Amino acid sequence: MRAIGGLGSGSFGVIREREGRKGLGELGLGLARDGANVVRFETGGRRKKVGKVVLALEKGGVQQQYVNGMADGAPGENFHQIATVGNSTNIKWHSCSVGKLDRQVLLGQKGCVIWITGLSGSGKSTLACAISRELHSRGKLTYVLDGDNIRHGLNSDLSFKAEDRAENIRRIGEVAKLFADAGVICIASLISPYRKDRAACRALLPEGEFIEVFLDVPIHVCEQRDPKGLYKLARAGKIKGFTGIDDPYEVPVNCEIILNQKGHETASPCELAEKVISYLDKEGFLHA
Ligand SMILES: Nc1ncnc2c1ncn2[C@@H]1O[C@H](COP(=O)(O)OS(=O)(=O)O)[C@@H](OP(=O)(O)O)[C@H]1O
Ligand SMILES: Nc1ncnc2c1ncn2[C@@H]1O[C@H](COP(=O)(O)OP(=O)(O)O)[C@@H](O)[C@H]1O
Repeated sequence: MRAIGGLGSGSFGVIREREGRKGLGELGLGLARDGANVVRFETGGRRKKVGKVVLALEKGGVQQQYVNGMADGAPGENFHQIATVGNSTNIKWHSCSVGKLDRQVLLGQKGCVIWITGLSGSGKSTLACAISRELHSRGKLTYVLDGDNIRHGLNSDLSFKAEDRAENIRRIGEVAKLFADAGVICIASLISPYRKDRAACRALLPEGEFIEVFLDVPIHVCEQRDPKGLYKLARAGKIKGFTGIDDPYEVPVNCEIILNQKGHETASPCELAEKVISYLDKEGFLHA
């Protein structure tokens, strides 16, 4: 029996064998592979079948892919089931024999989402591009999803009221998840002011693959920079609901990386990018 890590409540996940280590199952936690089935360990050591292994890749004997039979965490036995997800009725997941692991091996990296949050003017776009540039020079494939840019197309129907910001973030979270599944290091840079919206995006990804980076720059510094003149307009009452002025920004708790402004000292975008890249390296994202 093999223990499984990195599974969300969605219908697709990755099995990580824990060779030579005590498996999750033995610890009485989580999911494990049992032959062709995926089982959940319940109290008292009981096992409940929750899905099937659909693709057993033996790439160095390390990882395999799995489709489970659960919709939104509800128990189900058969992943061939016709499902209803939101307003989409009578749909069925179709899996492909080329999977995330194949793409990661091809690219020599692991897909993930670097989620940069902070006030307007804190340097999110600059940092995203600096990370992308440096990783590109190291032969790593990245893609930047910038809030401002996505609002020029996919999200041009959305305003800045709270529910539209939530939808903006939800869509970008879903797109970022697809990029990560493609094996790409996806860098999302958007204000994303609400904790619950950021948490919802985190929940879309397997454990560890959502890396929240808080660009902690005080508002007076952002306001001094004001490269687009938006703070000036907001202070003059010409933009309503501007983040940090008359709209909230909820500071992250338990994010992976905090990049602070130390007094009047500002680290350069390259220095900040290097901190994020060191984290990726340490966590193994720069190798398949
Ligand atoms: N009311 C209001 N509040 C905040 N920002 C505003 C607003 N109106 C326009 N802008 C411009 O839109 C950019 C933020 O878009 P995001 O998609 O990142 O915002 S959010 O995540 O949905 O909150 C933001 O870009 P950045 O400065 O790059 O953060 C602004 O240029
Ligand atoms: N690390 C930094 N140090 C000093 N200035 C910076 C830094 N990062 C960005 N800037 C400057 O701050 C302003 C806002 O940067 P930007 O990346 O557009 O922020 P955001 O995307 O968060 O609105 C720009 O004028 C940019 O040149």
